Amino acid sequence: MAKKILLAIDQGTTSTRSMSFDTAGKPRKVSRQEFAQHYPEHGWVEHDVEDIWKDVKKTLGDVAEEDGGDIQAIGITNQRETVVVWDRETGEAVHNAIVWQDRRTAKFCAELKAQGYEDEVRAKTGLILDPYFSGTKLKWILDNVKGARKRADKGELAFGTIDSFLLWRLTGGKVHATDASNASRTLLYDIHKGQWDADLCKMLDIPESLLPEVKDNSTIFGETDKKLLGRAIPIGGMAGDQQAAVVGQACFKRGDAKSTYGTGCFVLLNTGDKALKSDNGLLTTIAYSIGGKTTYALEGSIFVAGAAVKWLRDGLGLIHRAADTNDLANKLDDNHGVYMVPGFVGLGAPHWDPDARATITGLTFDATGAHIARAALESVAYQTADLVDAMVADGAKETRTIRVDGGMAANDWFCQFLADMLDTKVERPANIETTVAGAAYLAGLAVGVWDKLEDVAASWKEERAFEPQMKKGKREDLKKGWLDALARSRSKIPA
Ligand SMILES: Nc1ncnc2c1ncn2[C@@H]1O[C@H](COP(=O)(O)OP(=O)(O)O)[C@@H](O)[C@H]1O
Ligand SMILES: O=P(O)(O)OC[C@H](O)CO
Repeated sequence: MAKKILLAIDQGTTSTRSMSFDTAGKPRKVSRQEFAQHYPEHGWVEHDVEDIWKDVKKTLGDVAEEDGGDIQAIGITNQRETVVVWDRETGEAVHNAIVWQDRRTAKFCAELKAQGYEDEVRAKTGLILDPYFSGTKLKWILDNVKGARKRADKGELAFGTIDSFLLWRLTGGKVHATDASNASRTLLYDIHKGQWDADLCKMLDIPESLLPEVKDNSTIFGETDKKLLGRAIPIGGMAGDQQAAVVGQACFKRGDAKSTYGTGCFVLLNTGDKALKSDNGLLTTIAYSIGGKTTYALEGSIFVAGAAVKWLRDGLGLIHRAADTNDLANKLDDNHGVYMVPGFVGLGAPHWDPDARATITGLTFDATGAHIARAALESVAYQTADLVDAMVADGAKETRTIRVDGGMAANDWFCQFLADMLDTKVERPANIETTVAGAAYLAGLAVGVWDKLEDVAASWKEERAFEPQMKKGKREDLKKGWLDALARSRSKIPA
């Protein structure tokens, strides 16, 4: 008899992967596809949703076939905030997906701020008025795609983040739903009441008929169309990728923290049933909602982490592979005063400066490619340290250790430097693909493979821990250099 397995899809910013897991939570097979990024104008970032759908079908089919197990359920996790609007009749998108990194609504966000909406937005959604989040992107589509607003008013269109769009396609157009973690990134969802907010919809001129139903993260969302995998399979879990990583890293207790290093970097600290308000530029977000009980997190979001390394490879041609940065950084005994601030799409938390730009400072004639590579890796650690400092300033005392994952966490030099900058133990799990694992766990929970999330925690295993080794004085000197470089990248010199 075929072994029972779970499948999960991780639809990320630069790649889509599907993975199978056994019922002890152990990974089995994986299939991955990179897809095209579109930059139609300065600061704009789009995805062709048909590329995404094609890759989801391919990777899912590959894994199901290669694994050959008996699929119990499917989980979905996704790049968050990215907006899709599609026709309910044909399932076709009316525009490319507008990606979370896209800055086209920066001016509109500034106008809303000037009109005094920031406090209400913050209080209800835990977010701030930044183009990062879905709401203003959704409004842009309605205002700029010919006929879209009229069709939306007539109820012909549907909005969703990528999870929701994939659910629609996987169920053959039968289910229009999302989960609480993805809803909490839209600017339209009241995270305390657990419902779409009519005033926020009014602020952004969004008809509520466009919005998906919001469900818990672990529940039967629907069944796949038989045509896809030969039979209908329940879709049992959905979560934004950073929240799925919280689950995959087994950060179930208050004070547990994880940091994921993919395209961007996202630090989430579990704050239990308390939605802690940040006074230091962090976001309050839903970590997961299970059995009607919501767990919150404080989040620090950095827009560029691994993407800076990708730029070294694709933009500068300085390295062949992302992993080369490890040896380049190791070659130097020090950064020799060279810093990079990777503000390629502005700066996220805790600065929220959409007009900041990337800078490299401290260059002299003896600087080499190794200095630039090291500066890119260092910059991600300094930014993480800024976020953790903000969490501590917000009253989060319990950041005992931090669990890392994502593509860049494979870099040993980076992980050690991170431990040194945070002055905290950094734990790397044996399965670095925690995001997709989190989605599989949520799906397994919904169909009774596990009784409770904590059962899954048993499958979390440490691969390596990095202990801080740097002296305090050295750390402080490096951070001072970073703060100086940071000030130079800002759109306005901070007061
Ligand atoms: N060994 C490495 N050292 C540094 N960066 C790396 C390494 N391996 C991958 N990366 C970076 O990590 C990112 C890929 O991570 P991944 O988790 O797949 O991202 P995403 O889900 O955002 O597409 C890329 O931006 C890449 O440059
Ligand atoms: O695709 P990732 O892994 O870079 O994650 C993107 C985030 O969800 C954006 O908020």
